[in-house]
Amino acid sequence: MEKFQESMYKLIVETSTNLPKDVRRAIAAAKIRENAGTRAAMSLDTITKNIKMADDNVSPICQDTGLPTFKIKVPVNVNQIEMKKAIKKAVAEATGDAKLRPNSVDSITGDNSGDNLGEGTPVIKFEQWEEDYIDVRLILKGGGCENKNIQYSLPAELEGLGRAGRDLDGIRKCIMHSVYQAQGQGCSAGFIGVGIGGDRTSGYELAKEMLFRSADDVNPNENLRKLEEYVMENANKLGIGTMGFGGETTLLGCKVGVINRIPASFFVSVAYNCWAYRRLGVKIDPACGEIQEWLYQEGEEVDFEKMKEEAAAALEEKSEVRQVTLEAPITEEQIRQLRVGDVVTINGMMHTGRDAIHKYLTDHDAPVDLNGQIIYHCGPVMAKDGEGNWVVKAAGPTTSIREEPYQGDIMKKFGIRAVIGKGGMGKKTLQALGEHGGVYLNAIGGAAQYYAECMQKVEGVDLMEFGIPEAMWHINVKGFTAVVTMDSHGNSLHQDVEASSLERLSQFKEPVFK
Ligand SMILES: O=C(O)C[C@H](O)C(=O)O
Ligand code: SF4
Repeated sequence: MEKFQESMYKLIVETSTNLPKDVRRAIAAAKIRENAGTRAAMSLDTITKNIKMADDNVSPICQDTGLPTFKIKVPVNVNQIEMKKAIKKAVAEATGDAKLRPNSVDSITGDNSGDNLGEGTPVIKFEQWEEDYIDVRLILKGGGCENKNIQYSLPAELEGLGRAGRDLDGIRKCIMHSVYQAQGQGCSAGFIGVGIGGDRTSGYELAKEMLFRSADDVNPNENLRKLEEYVMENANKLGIGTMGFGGETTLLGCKVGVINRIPASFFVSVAYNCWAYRRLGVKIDPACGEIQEWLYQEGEEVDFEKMKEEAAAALEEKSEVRQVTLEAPITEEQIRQLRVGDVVTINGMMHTGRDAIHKYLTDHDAPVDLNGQIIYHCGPVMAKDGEGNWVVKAAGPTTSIREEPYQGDIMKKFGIRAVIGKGGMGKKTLQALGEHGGVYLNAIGGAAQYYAECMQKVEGVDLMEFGIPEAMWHINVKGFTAVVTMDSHGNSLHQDVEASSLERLSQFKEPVFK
């Protein structure tokens, strides 16, 4: 087993940087469905460009490593203790090489361990089997989509759908609702794994297990196959679309599994995974620990490049989008001219700030003057170059709604004019944008390579005690593009899409599976 650690390192790097072929096929199919020139098509274009860049740079597709989760099947007599040690070393090494973001945080103190090791991280689960090889699967499921997992206890009353009973039709309603409630916040278009039955723990376990199925397999259980097909067809009628911008594709895959329950409980558990569906697997030779075969990689290469050229040509013909360039410091007058739908290109300075920074800024001064400045909700992957300077390795947006309690007040307190993130924000922020003269820009979630390339120079960093993802990075950017989805005139694309998708959800109220 001397090669096992090296094999695990390869598996981690591939999973983080190279999206599997079954996922690529699903994204390519979505691209074909979207009309050229729409926001959904443009977003998918950025997504596919990002996938290609991650391949070329061997860098993380998305900056969020998630909670690395290994599922391993071993023949009898394989030493699991040694394997666990080797996996942990490989995780720490991949983190040191900026292939993973340091993501393991002490839940009480907030201290980041720096190497992705800590209590409960990574997750490593073993099972014995009678085959003669080791099967290792890894999933890197980010926090934004993890936060959109949902568990239903039947019977339940669901918005838009009414009563969901303890039967197949009730399950159908839960699944449709799970897609609706995620909106764009889990970086749609997403994949869902559904677990029917079990208890609260085993139900979620099963839901996550479903994410290890191949995106294009067919469920051998007839009832579940019908359910999966129904959900795929109808969830895509909700109009939530890529990043919640509206559009034809909301869901890229739905896999449902079932286990027994106990009489009193009836859970339907849904694990939501973003488009950056990073999960791979390998077969390992138990004698030497070498990789024998890669999983999920059957089939032809998907040529996103060619599709991109076609989309770009169509866009040039149709584009009616207003393009605006901004450079901080930004004035209130400039902000008031912006409207939902405008595409903004940013040059110059921006400052990252996410959960820890927002909490900190409520009762402290800012480490730099933020008047007229831009805050980017982002926790990047950073590395030092040969001269000891920080370079950005991956830097897509994080889910903004977590900053809802703070955002409006902080914008007013420091004079911040623009906030960039993803998934949109709520009523409190929308009101503050109107009162103060501010704008919310939605960047494409998961497009971590695409945005890292815009980041020309790291000018400095403050509050490093919060750890790399949570520190305040001061970054000079060029050509950073995002869409206005909330403006200073009370308009919010997120509010609109939520309302229209709720209306569409209610079309699915009537029983289907009797
Ligand atoms: O933690 C992050 O960088 C992003 C997170 O996965 C999110 O989707 O909000
Ligand atoms: S930022 Fe989006 S793509 Fe990245 S892990 Fe979070 S939900 Fe997934």
